[in-house]
Amino acid sequence: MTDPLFGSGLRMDGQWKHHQLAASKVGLWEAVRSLPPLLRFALRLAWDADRRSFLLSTFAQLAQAAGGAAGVLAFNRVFAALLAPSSLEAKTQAALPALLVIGLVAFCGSITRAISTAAGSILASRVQRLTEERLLERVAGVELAILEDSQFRRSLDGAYLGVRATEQLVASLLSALTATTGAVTILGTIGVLHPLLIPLLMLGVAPQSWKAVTVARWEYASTIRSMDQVRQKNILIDLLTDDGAPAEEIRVHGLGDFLLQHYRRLAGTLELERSRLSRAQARVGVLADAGAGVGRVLAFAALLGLLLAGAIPLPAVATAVLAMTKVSSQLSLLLLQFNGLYKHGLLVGDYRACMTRAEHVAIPYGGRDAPRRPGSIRLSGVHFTYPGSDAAALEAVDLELRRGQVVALVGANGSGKSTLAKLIAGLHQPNRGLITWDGQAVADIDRRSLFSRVGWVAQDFQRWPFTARANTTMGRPDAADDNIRLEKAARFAGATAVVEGLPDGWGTLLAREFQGGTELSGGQWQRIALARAHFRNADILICDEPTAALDPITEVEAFDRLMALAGEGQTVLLITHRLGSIRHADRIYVLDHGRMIESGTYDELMALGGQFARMYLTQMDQYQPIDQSNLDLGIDVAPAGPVDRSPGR
Ligand SMILES: Nc1ncnc2c1ncn2[C@@H]1O[C@H](COP(=O)(O)OP(=O)(O)OP(=O)(O)O)[C@@H](O)[C@H]1O
Repeated sequence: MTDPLFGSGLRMDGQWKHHQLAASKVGLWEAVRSLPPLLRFALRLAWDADRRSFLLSTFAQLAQAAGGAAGVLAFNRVFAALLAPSSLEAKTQAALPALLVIGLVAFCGSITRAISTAAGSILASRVQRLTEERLLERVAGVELAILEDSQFRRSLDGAYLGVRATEQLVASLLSALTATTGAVTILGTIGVLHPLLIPLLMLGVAPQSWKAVTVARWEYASTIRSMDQVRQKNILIDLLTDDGAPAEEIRVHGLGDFLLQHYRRLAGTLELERSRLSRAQARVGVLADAGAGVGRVLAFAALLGLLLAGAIPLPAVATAVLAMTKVSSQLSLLLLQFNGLYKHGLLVGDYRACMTRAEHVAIPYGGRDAPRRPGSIRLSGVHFTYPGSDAAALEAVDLELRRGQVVALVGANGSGKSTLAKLIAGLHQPNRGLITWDGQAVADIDRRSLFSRVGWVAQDFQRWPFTARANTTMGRPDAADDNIRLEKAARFAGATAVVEGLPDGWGTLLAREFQGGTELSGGQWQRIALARAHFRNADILICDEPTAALDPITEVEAFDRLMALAGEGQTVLLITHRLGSIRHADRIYVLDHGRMIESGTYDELMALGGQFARMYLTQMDQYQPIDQSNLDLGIDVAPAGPVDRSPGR
């Protein structure tokens, strides 16, 4: 069934379905078998995150377990003393040392509990930080095409849930350790009283194990099932609370009620899912508790039988009853933690799968250094198809960028201009064909070195929620204190007046959502982005629609400045729909449906009377009436003539 608002766009893909299926099929044995690798992972993680807290917490838990066993033995002494055929005074005297031991154990127990709680909570937060940091590191190093792939993005959603689950996984591991050592030491103590007591005790545990696995499995399947609706609901929440374009349209078009109605629908579906799960859990809980109750009754009956048969003395029976209560509470805790380990382990599994995938699709570093100020960047027969897409975005593309040239890339929407720019910047790798820098194949060049040669002004230029200074110097953080370079970049981009108008100058925070923050207009942001590109001072500057938000006068100035950069020895690749602004470009390439259909200077392309001439004349037509016969002749337009590229122009 498709969603009335989202269609099938946000629905789960095969991977989630696979997880759901896997989770719903797993039984107790599979769950137990999945634990050792999970425990190894959790132990390793805890060790890497904070070994001191881990050791402290483990030691405190072992001490608690030892204290528990000592307590049971001490109680046995007390019972033996109290039930002995002697005077009250003698009984009290005999029981006193054991009572002191019980008091000491209780005191030490509270101290070790405090230590393990404090160390455990420090450890849990460090574990989460470490997993989050590792995920961010991996994701930041992934090839752009993979990051844009919807399947990878969905696996990232699962990985973020996994990051949160790691903290709980380690907490469950520590508690499971306490419960296990506690249960084992007390079981050992009971075993000393009579070995048969151990299997009798275990009778009550089996139904609880079944409950733990079943509940964990259902919770996981429910999380996966609801993930789609949770994402959809979050999108609606963002839209309803956004202060940008949606807020304007929501108010003017009265869309608030419409979106709220869908929010309520999704929230209702999620509530239904939650209550369905709670009811199912309650049913399993009742059945398991009944089974455990029967097991306990059988154990008590057997204990009575052993007493009547004279197999164990009365004090041992009293101690066994006490130990059984203690051990069953430890086993319940253990099962609860087993449930936690298994449940969080499933989500942590998604985190680990995403980490492995990210490792396989990481940008490979290593290789030669990219040439400085390359004389020629050449693309030959380049093909590129986005992962998961059937249609090629680029086919058999040839292009050359020469040092100090301004090269313009034009074409209809979706013709492949931005994709081509990303290939030149090294963000994507061609599926076929060759890209070379001064004859060196890009595949042999270290990608970090390649990136360091490129400046990038994207179509939807980045608005960093940082200060004006940070926004401008981000391209070369190591030179952030170079004020001369900063002012020069601002002058180049026409951003000086913008910064002077800010309440705190370069120190002004450009993010209205924070107190003291300021918002810039689209055009002002674009000038900051241009200043950033200039500050970076890269060999090749790639500008994708760099002036789309600028007013006409600033736009002409910005193009002049970009042209002047080429005069300074930089190579400029310019993507634009403003064809009038690129008349002076050294070379213009025209893309159509991913193919390079024309290239040449402005004069050559106008003389050709092809796609470029048609687009140019159509755009010109908006400003002045022209003789339509130009379209056919394609030559009755003034030639571009020489251009002055002196930097100060
Ligand atoms: N991340 C992506 N995943 C899949 N397909 C994509 C992706 N980005 C772009 N495409 C597709 O590749 C083709 C070329 O897109 P591209 O953005 O390069 O065109 P463009 O010429 O820059 O368009 P515009 O002028 O509108 O900016 C289009 O068909 C587009 O749908």
